[in-house]
Amino acid sequence: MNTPPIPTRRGAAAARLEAPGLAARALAVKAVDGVLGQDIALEDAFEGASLEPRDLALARMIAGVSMRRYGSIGTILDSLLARGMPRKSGPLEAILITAAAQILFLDVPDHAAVDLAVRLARQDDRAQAFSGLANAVLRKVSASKEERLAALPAEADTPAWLFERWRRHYGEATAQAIIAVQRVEPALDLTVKADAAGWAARLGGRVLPTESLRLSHAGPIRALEGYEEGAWWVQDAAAALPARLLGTVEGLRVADLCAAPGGKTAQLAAAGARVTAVDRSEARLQRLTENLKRLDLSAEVVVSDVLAWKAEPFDAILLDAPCSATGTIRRHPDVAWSKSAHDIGAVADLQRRMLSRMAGLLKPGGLLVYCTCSLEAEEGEQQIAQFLERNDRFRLEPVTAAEIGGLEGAVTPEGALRTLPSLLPDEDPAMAGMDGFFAARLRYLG
Ligand SMILES: C[S@@+](CC[C@H](N)C(=O)[O-])C[C@H]1O[C@@H](n2cnc3c(N)ncnc32)[C@H](O)[C@@H]1O
Repeated sequence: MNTPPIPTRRGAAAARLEAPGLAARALAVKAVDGVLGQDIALEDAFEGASLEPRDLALARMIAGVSMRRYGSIGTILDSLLARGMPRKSGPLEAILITAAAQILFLDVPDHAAVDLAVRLARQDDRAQAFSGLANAVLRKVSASKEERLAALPAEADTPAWLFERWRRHYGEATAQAIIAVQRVEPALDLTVKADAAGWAARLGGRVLPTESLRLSHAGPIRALEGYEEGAWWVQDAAAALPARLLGTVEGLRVADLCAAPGGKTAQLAAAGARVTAVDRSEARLQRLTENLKRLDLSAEVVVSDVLAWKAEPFDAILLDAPCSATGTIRRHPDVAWSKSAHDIGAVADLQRRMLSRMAGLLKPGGLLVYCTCSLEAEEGEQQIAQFLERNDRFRLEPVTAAEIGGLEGAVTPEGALRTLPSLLPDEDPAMAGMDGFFAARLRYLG
């Protein structure tokens, strides 16, 4: 792939001399091109980039909105490219998408977005032949943006196969509410070690009924008060619920399976459990270790495949199984465009195999909390119903709304936890919502 290089500090400085904001656009193009062409998660595309903080923030914002509104942007570009996206044009598609994102959705002068996109096209061997086309198309986007946006349906930013699944499973109104939330950049959620109200006052946030702290317009995380001293960690309000379903864990030996980067390990360790955190990714466990160090918490860290791992039985297990992650689309909009229906079957099979090993790792009478950050029933409700059919030595221990801050809408008739992006509504859309999680609490009868 002949994409613009990730700018280094020197490169960034040189690019700024050339044209202000070019380095940020180049990085946004690289990130979007990585998602679309190389299956690289958007978040990972920013690793190793050393732009000035302002440029980095701008690059993230452009790439983020490009993926959040990818369906709308793609439809508009398609209508203007009479012969479709030119083949063998390198990063042209990502250049057009990121520029159109700025024109349509960001407070950036249109002429700057067009000019910088044309410059980036000219700098690339394969895209340069299409710099004139880029200029013409983006000018048309700018000239007719209001009408073009108004003509798009509400579902434009959700892949049809996913929307159809949610409509079938949750009904039209809930599916529409889910996609409405996903179109808005979410607030930052933190889990605090102690004194949520005090930290809310200091950081200018709000304590949610589920005890997470929510901040709008937070800026760079490392610059926030309390980061260095390890007073809190970033964790979506819904992601903070499954670990709590284990109840009082003080002094218990708890296995956190599929643990990295460690949000739930931190919760369990902070609650006094003796935690063994297992993950097969050494790199992700490195992040877990760094996170725990900052938080002054400890856990035994094991690099292993859960499907092969053996250990003395635990008092309790949290299995945060790998999943399609469709519940996290509001925070990771690229997930919507990098998954297919096939992926759901594949991860559901992996989850089934992981669940089948839990009896060998749990003491009789111990609790297992199984969770996924997916909206798909195959990875949640159906997975557990089928597991209980096959395993009469496990019994569902129903979740109550009182355990999760009174969030009645998040408890299923069977007694599992099911959060949806449309829960926790708020007058301010940027302060609304939570990730889509499923969790079930099971007692092992031995
Ligand atoms: C949803 S993430 C876990 C998030 C984590 N529990 C937290 O709260 O921060 C899923 C994790 O599963 C890990 N994983 C995937 N397949 C695995 C396997 N077979 N054995 C162990 N870990 C696995 C991935 O490396 C990834 O870190």
